[in-house]
Amino acid sequence: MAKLFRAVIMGPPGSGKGTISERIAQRFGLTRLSSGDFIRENIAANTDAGVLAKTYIERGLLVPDHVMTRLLLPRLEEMTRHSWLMDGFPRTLAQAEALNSTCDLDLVISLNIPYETLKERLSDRWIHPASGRVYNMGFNPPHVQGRDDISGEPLIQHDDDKPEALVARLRHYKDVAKPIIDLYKSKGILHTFSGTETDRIWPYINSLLSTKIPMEGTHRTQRPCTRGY
Ligand SMILES: Nc1nc2c(ncn2[C@@H]2O[C@H](COP(=O)(O)OP(=O)(O)OP(=O)(O)O)[C@@H](O)[C@H]2O)c(=O)[nH]1
Ligand SMILES: Nc1ncnc2c1ncn2[C@H]1C[C@H](O)[C@@H](COP(=O)(O)OP(=O)(O)O)O1
Repeated sequence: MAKLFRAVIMGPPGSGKGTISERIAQRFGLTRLSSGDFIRENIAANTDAGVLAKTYIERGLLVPDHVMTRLLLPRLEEMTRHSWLMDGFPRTLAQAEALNSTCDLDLVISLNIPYETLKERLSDRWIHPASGRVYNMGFNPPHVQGRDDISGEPLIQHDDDKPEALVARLRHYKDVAKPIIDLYKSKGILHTFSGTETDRIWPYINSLLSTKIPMEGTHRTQRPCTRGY
């Protein structure tokens, strides 16, 4: 009896997590969960957690672990009957341990992309703030320059996508990601992909997931995401 499939995708800013998550969700029918999108939804809904999270994001900071965990883990409990891929969580060891006590992951994808490539990509990245949809002038440009394909609303660039901000973000990512990567390596579920182009990495991710994800239509067992935190 095929079981549900739960995975996380990790990588430095600009490594292609959002781009590849979208492809995985479409190709394998997984529910794509994005911590950033979830925070934006809470901010837009003016929830207590959203209001609190906003005070950190406005300063370019990560949302504190206890806020993030309280935001996300109840959401995962609603997903007991679904296979999912999470982008953007966990970002710290505390978050990874909270997730670990709540759900057992089947697989973690870690993207290892060179600094120069990240810098180039982020300098060309444009975002539709309300939806989080992502464009790149060189890789996937909008139909109309500066406009979101769906809403037609203006696209923006994040200040922290600028090269001078990237160095600090990258150093911070490496510091916080290392213990998480070591944890998942020790659990034997980490798969690292290196390269400079998503289109060249994608076939390897696609073939790995094709061997790991239960076939469509096979019966899926319910797996708890109990409130372990
Ligand atoms: N030139 C180029 N751009 C790419 C490639 N893959 C993704 N991009 C673009 O690079 C930028 C970063 O990709 P994202 O998917 O947003 O990366 P991310 O890891 O989600 O980034 P963060 O949200 O900052 O953590 C976006 O503008 C993408 O459209 C690629 O192979 N080549
Ligand atoms: N797991 C997490 N822990 C703490 N803060 C998080 C988080 N996931 C997202 N955030 C906060 C900090 C991010 O800058 C912001 C937006 O997240 P995002 O959409 O993934 O964009 P980015 O990571 O490129 O900034 O939300």
